[in-house]
Amino acid sequence: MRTSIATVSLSGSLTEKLTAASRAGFDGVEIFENDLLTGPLAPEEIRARCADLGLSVDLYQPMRDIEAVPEAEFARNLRRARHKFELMTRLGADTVLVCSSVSPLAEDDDDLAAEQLSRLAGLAREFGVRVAYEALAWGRHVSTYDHAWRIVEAAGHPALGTCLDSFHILSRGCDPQGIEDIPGEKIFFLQLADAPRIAMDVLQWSRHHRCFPGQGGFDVAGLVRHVLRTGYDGPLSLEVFNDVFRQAEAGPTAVDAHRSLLLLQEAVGAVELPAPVVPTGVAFAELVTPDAEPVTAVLDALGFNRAARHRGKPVDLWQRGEARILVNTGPAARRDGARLAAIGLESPDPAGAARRAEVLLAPVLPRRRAPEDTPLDAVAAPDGTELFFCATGRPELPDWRADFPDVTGQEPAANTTGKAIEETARDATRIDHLSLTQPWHQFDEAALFHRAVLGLRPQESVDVADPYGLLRSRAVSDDDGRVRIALTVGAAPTDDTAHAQHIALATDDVVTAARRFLAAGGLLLPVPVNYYDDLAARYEFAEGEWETYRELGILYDRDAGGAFRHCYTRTIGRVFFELVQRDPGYRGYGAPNAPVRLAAQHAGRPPR
Ligand SMILES: O=C(O)c1ccc(O)c(O)c1
Ligand SMILES: [Mg+2]
Repeated sequence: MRTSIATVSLSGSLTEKLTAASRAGFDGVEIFENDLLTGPLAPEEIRARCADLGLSVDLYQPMRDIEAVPEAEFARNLRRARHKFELMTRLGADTVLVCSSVSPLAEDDDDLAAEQLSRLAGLAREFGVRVAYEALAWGRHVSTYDHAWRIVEAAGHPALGTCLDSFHILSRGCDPQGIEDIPGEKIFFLQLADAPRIAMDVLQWSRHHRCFPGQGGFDVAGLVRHVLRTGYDGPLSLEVFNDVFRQAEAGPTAVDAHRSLLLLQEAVGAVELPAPVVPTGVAFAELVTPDAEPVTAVLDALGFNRAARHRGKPVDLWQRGEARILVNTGPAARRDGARLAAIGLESPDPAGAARRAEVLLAPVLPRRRAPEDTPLDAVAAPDGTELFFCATGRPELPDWRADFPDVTGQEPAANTTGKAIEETARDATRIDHLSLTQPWHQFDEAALFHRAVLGLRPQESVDVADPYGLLRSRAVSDDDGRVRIALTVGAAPTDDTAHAQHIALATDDVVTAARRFLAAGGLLLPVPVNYYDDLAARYEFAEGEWETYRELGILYDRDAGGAFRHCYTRTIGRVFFELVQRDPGYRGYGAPNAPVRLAAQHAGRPPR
């Protein structure tokens, strides 16, 4: 299907918006009047620009407060309309959106509304323009799509149809089933937006919190299925008023937007994409650091061994049990310290996973960085994290381990790699989860990306109090908990405590692991005694258990499925490690303890 986006959904000048829409793969745009009025380009120039960019001008909008008004007022409205229709001819736009009136002059009179809209459509037709009448959820007398359609039907004018907008329909809880009663050729336009389910005034909700389909709580795909059953064959057009997108760079927003429409089309069966390939484990996490020592000192104290070194690059493989961490001191290292730059995901079908990611607009990374490298499928996530699709120890496929001869000098032949990993697997350590901080404007995109591209399931988003702001966190995971990624975003873009990433290592016995780490010279994040006093009031512990947690700085949480015990190392650059002991049924990530952890991290930060 054709895809379109309203210019109001993107930031910047009209030229920037059009360029971003075209680059992201949209076929057309809705031009918002404001974007035309405030810019230097004449309508003919905008038309030419769109044509050059391969964009059609699918809609011009909005016209407001037109219908069901006293005759003298309506005469003025027609004068205004004539001017707009002339402008639309110059712009090359053949459909105008008229939203239901919010004017105090409007009367609650459907016959009058129909009669005046019919006259408006008559004038529009002289200019080759069609009028699409949309019910605003807060319209004065017309606020539902079925009411708008009754008026359009009564008017019976060929140049008058309706515009459906998923936000106005779903925000009011209207049943979209009734859409199927509208003939497809009378649906002149379809606008799509999702929104988080928040209780607030519908106008404010619409103007500030719309998001792209799949990023909120509405069943937008369900609505589109009803629309397609009518035979509607116009574009799927995104109209998203959103405070974040108004500020964020237009290019990435447009990509996020187009990805959401691809997924929507997949969901309704309008397009077939390569099937999702859900990862089955974490092969490795890669830290890039200007200075290996502080990282390797912590890994060493955590019981990791330097197992292998990359043949051609300054990258070491550190391993403990099934947890594998690459420490890269190569040219990608930045002065601001260690960061989590890449994740290896075990994939049942690495090439298939990369194909889906590419179709869903993820940048594909070179399969080889150097001629002698093993070719690996990899893409970049929206935050820049490189995702490698791995087939560790599967002789029929390229194996990332092949580039890492053991430190003993022995080349791991593809078919012995599996065995090497099996031997160390007796030690129960593995990566429980990875926490990735997202750019402030890409949080919703990140959740949709990980769901759509990797087939991971997002959990509810949680808000966490940080002493200097509010942090949002949303985990995505596979159904078996073999791959868990916590996506977080801090309020203050400059605050590096809230922006540190971490690697959580699963252990069967966090007390022993913490003691070993301390004995090996490691430092754990100190936790205030107040926390433990409160913990003792909240839960009952076995004899001595609580005292041990307090002594070591171990945090504790519990849900219906079991307990979670965890502690943290000090932060190195932009990363830290967490040791976690997770009961099999526990689903969370210790979120109730996150404010304690953040406060301690702030307190322990070296003064600037
Ligand atoms: O918020 C508004 O006024 C507005 C304008 C035009 C639309 O298509 C819409 O859905 C909302
Ligand atoms: Mg709309």
